[in-house]
Amino acid sequence: MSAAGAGPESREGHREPDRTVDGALRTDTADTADTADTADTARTADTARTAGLTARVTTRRGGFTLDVAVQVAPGEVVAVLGPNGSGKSTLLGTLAGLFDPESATVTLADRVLTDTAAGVAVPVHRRRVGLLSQQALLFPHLTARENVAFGPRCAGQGRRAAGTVADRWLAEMGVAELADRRPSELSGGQAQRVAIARALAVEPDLLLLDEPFAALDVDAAPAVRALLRRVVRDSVVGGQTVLLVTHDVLDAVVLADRLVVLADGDVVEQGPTAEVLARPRSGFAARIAGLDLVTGTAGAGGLHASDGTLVSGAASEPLDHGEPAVAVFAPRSVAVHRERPAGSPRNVVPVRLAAMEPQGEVVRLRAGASERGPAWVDGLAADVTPAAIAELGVEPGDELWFAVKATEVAVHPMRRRRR
Ligand SMILES: Nc1ncnc2c1ncn2[C@@H]1O[C@H](COP(=O)(O)OP(=O)(O)OP(=O)(O)O)[C@@H](O)[C@H]1O
Repeated sequence: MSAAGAGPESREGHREPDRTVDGALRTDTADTADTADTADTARTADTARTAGLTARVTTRRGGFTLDVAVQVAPGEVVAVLGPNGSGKSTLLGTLAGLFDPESATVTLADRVLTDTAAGVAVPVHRRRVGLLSQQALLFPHLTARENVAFGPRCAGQGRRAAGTVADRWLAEMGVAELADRRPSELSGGQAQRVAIARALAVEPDLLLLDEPFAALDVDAAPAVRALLRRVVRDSVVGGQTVLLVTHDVLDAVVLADRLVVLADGDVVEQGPTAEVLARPRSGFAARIAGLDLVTGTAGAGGLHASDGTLVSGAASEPLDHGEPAVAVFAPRSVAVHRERPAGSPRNVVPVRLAAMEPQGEVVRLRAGASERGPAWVDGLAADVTPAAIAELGVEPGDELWFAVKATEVAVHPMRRRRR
């Protein structure tokens, strides 16, 4: 990923990056907070989040042009996916105010942040946009508490009040005991928790997450991931509007209401997460959607699909019965039969073969709904060898059975929509 999170280096089109540490803050003193900041701060969170984000952005970086329109409803989480160099970080950086767009209108809640035609460009620290990047990018000379208190100080809060806010967010992120340490005394995972606390302490109307787990090692990533899931999904900050750049389809499934897929600076696909992954139209979405997904609600023994069918599987984390969830399994773990298989505990559903797609050394059999079974099988994939295809003698339109062992199915919580 690129360094839209405001690295120290000067980059083309960058808006004075040496004065910013993330999308919400800048390194000069809290005295710079002006009356507009104070007025912003005085608004209630409810008022601030009523209208979500509407952005129409054209940004050039070298020979590259990002040209996209994005709308995010209040409280909605949208995952931005796309190949390397497709413009994901450029989009987030433009929304954060780090890059000067060629032409753009960006409206957040009830405020116009950017309107190039009208000459409006609200500065980074006044946008109420939090940007969390791969690297924590904490101020090295400040303690964890001072790092987190910096945003509230910039917004006009006194030292003591800002310190109280910082302590609350550090505790929320499980790092209260590290408040007096400097970044050099923190592990990568600890620093990223402090960075999350710092991004949230300014109570941003929009939270931009640019692959926040990518730089963490395998030991630290799961805990930070779980923490951010809690932040994004379970209303830790309440009704947070989020744009999340990720390469991990499970993050998108678990955290996002909708996906936006970029390629070469354009939006090539967007829609509800489960829909895009079930019926990917872009090559990239098809590749990341290399998993079978069934949406429903968590229940004893697995997932209850929309028609009540139990998809047996194991929960990836504790789930409440009835909470929105998704059952995930790999197409290669799906066995295909002409007759209904008997025996061992497994999930067996009738399908009508919709398509056969060569996928390297296997053939992907794409299911359509059969009159004999549930509609949710539409789009499920089974990867089988050409030899097995020859043995089964299948062709599109055939009535078949897909079977997958319960041990191959993981049930994950699905992003919960707030009302
Ligand atoms: N400072 C810069 N100057 C000129 N071109 C740049 C600069 N930074 C990025 N670009 C170009 O802009 C395009 C989009 O980059 P961007 O970082 O937004 O992509 P991305 O989708 O975030 O990629 P990744 O997944 O690798 O992080 C790329 O073609 C890149 O080469």
